[in-house]
Amino acid sequence: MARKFFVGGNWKCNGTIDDVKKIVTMLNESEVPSEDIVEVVVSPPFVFLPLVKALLRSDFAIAAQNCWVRRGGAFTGEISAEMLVNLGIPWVILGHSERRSLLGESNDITHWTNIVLAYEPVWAIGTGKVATPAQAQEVHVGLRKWLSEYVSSEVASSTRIIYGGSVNAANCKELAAQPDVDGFLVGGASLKPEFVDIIKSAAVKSSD
Ligand SMILES: O=C(CO)COP(=O)(O)O
Repeated sequence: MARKFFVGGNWKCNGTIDDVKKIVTMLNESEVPSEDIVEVVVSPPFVFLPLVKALLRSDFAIAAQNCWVRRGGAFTGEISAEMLVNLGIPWVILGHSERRSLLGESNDITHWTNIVLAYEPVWAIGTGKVATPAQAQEVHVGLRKWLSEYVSSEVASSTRIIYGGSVNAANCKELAAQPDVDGFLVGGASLKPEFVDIIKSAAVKSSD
């Protein structure tokens, strides 16, 4: 089965209510390939999730930027996966390198169902230095091989592996054209109108 192109916008710790409204209006008014071609997921900071949920067009989904690994309880400041589901938030970013380096998080994946794997070279995050298409393809192939060896061949062929790190309107098409690049996790550019151009790079796959 073909892997559907996936574009995630990680807003990180940015924005005000006014900024959020502007970004959502820009997204709502954008013309992008249909849901059959590309899955778009934006990830605002926790406090803006209900606002984005109320305003965002229904063909775009929303992700939280983290969640607590256990059920609810006496865990001050944490937000459980159940709470996200209750709010209608179907996705969550887990294990981002910024959380690993700044907050000491580590790998804790127990199953692969519904996982989209993001390769983000730390030297490319927020630096303007993007991996070359060949570099991204090489690492994605390596990750798929790892999945095949350590998980299963089904998981290896069906899991979407997306690239993140200084993706922008100028470099997305060439990256998207790589056979094992199944989409993007976008930081800085997801706060700007060029995010729509990045979503549109999905067309590269459908014209294969
Ligand atoms: O970390 C990233 C997305 O999660 C990438 O950030 P930039 O696109 O700003 O480099």
